[in-house]
Amino acid sequence: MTNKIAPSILSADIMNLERDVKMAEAAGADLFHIDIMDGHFVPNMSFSPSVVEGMRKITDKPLDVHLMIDNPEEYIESIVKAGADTVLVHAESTNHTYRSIQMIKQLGAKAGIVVNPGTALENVKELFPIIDQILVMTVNPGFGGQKFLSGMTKKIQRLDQLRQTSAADDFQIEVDGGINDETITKCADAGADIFVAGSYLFGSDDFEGRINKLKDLVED
Ligand SMILES: O=C(CO)[C@@H](O)[C@H](O)COP(=O)(O)O
Repeated sequence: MTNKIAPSILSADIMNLERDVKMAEAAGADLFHIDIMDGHFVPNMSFSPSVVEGMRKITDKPLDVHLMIDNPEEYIESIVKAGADTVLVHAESTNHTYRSIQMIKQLGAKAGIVVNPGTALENVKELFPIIDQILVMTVNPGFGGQKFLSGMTKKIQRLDQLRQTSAADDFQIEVDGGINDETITKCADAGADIFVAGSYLFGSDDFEGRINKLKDLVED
């Protein structure tokens, strides 16, 4: 399995999104992470399905769409139709996680479940056989630029162990929040495969230097 870096466009210059996406692509971004927030599930608002549609027009890289919204079932279809390759639904946002994952897959996209820092892995274990990805939040969701919660490293480790001990489970582990040149190594050592990074990459004048550094640190 090759480790991947996913720039989070939440930290891009929104007035120059196409420029930033092209720059990230040229610098070696493996995929793009798009945060959709509704101001209810998380105390912030961000992109809508039209941004996914716009992104689909300007890049061929996979689009990893993170739904931080209540009632995600109502938006899954429009997100997949807009061009998402992977749709990630929060375990805390619906009583129908299994149905949501099934919906995403029936629409032809990859499906992932997201767990907040306070959510136990046991709550999502039944989904392991049907998901493609599990996103472990390493900050409280809603904002870029927060500090990595160091306690999450053990959670990633336990998840990797669970994955290894269950033959039916073939999903990738993604981490999101506070990823930089120090925290990425901890997550990679713990077993993560996909690393979302926002402010560390877009907050620098040397995007290329930073993405290369992250790639070097998690080369497998
Ligand atoms: O989902 C989120 C925030 O809730 C993220 O995708 C952020 O965009 C990550 O930003 P950094 O912590 O890397 O600055």
